[in-house]
Amino acid sequence: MRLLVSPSSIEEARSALAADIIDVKKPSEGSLGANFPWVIRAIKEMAEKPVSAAIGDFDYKPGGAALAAYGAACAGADYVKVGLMFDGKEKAYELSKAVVQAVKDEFPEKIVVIAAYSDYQRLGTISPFVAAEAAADAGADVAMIDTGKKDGKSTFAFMDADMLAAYTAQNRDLGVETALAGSLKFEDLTALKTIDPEIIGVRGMVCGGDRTDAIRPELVEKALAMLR
Ligand SMILES: O=C[C@H](O)COP(=O)(O)O
Repeated sequence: MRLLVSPSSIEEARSALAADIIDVKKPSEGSLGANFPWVIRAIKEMAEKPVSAAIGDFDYKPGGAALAAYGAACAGADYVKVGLMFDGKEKAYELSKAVVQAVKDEFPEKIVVIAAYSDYQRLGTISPFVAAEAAADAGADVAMIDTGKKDGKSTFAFMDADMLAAYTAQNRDLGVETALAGSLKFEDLTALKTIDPEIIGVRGMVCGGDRTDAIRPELVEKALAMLR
């Protein structure tokens, strides 16, 4: 299982360098808020690790998402991650396909991550199960779950361990990897190891519980040790 940690700045990325994947985002612009291309580029130059970049919690705007995805890939992101902040499988497929084409036409080795939200019912957005099917059909590599609204409620508040295991199994059948995130806590790691997604994504956990605080390198090490 790879640990993805989400710093919000170049400075903070230094505290996350032990993680398996450094995920560049701008939490003040949303759950999957996009940071600036120069921040992605600087973190890519500093990290000897794969770098992921969130490009936003997108409404159904395939053109905007494709261009943002291309920008993130050009800035050096190895993983390009988009959130589907709308409902509808056909629309999810169209946007995912546009993002895949935007990234892979020029960078076939780069990884496209399509994220849906565990709290999709309160948001009125697409179910992660349906989004993963659309992502796989579109040629994406990873289907992800995160919380869309960052109010401290964890993904486990909306989807229990059995649902997350079913999601992971479904994705394996579809041929995409699974990434799970959303206010995960150290005490969730035992359950997550049983669920066995390929990636878990964290921020608040390694900030000491409050995602508006700074990432603490010793907590990144602690999470890695618990996952090994
Ligand atoms: O991609 C992962 C997210 O940044 C998770 O953030 P969080 O653990 O604070 O919900």
